[in-house]
Amino acid sequence: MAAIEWKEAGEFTDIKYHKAEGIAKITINRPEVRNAFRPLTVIEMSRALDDAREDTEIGVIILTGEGPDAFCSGGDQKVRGDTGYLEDPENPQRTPGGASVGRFHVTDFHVQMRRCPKPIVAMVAGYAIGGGHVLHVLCDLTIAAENAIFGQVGPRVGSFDGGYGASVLTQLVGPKKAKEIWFLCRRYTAREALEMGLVNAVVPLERLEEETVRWCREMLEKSPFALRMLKASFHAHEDGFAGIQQLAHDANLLFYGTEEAQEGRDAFKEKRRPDFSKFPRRP
Ligand SMILES: CC(C)(COP(=O)(O)OP(=O)(O)OC[C@H]1O[C@@H](n2cnc3c(N)ncnc32)[C@H](O)[C@@H]1OP(=O)(O)O)[C@@H](O)C(=O)NCCC(=O)NCCSC(=O)CCC(=O)c1ccccc1C(=O)O
Repeated sequence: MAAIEWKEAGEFTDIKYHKAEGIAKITINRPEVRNAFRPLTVIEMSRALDDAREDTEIGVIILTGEGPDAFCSGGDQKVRGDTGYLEDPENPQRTPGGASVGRFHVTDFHVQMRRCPKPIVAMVAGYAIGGGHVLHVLCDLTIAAENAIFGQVGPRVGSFDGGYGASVLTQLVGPKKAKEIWFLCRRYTAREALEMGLVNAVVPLERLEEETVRWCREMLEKSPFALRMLKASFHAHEDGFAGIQQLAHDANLLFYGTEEAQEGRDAFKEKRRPDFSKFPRRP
């Protein structure tokens, strides 16, 4: 299989962003802290994901971490304030992108990943721990290297993610296992993760990118709208009104392409009564 030739797709501080062959790759680039995310990291991931969504050449997105040691170790505990992630007025460089009142930047990013109509694939080498584990859980697929280690640590460091971090994990591995993962804060190998349905494939570290790209290329051969509708369908029930809204608006997008919908628009523009009589009242 031909190696992929990534091209840089923007300048960032905490992430790297590349594109090639219809694939966008977002790499958390803080290996010195096992790719922990600070506010700026999340802001930049969000910008890149938005770009990948808007780019009509892009069909699949890879989320990964720099280096072999970690996908992501979660929120940066060294810039965590007492009320969320804050600006440090005495040292603004310490928390670039931090808020002046405490907040969690990752909340909106989780929703953005969930609503992104293109498949997101986690490419995991090393640790996917804490909020880093939640990021891979939120990806649509996960390809893991043999050295990958998975786990939640919230109750050990005074944190918890009762949002998608609990609900989507439960969907993946079942409620008993999800509670075990959160309550005991154990670590799981890539093989154990595969057995519990937490990842899609495990490959040797040196083949991780090749295998991930192979999965992406396979998806790129498929109908983009069908993939979009499937992602929305998988989430419709779990995401409540927001999930139904995504699916319903996508249905409306298709409806706009029909003569029936166009008759309503054209009648308004032509200042006449719409004539829907020729359209079937489907049984
Ligand atoms: C990941 C480890 C298991 C890796 O262990 P090891 O390979 O032995 O490396 P270390 O020597 O421990 O680490 C190297 C270096 O990196 C620093 N580092 C590692 N992780 C972090 C981190 N998360 N934050 C800051 N710094 C980190 C480490 O200190 C070392 O630097 P030195 O200068 O040499 O000291 C291990 O490192 C580990 O266990 N890391 C901590 C994992 C952790 O506690 N993560 C945070 C969990 S809580 C969380 O992620 C919440 C985030 C979130 O999604 C969320 C959800 C809902 C609401 C709010 C939030 C929110 O954002 O807070």
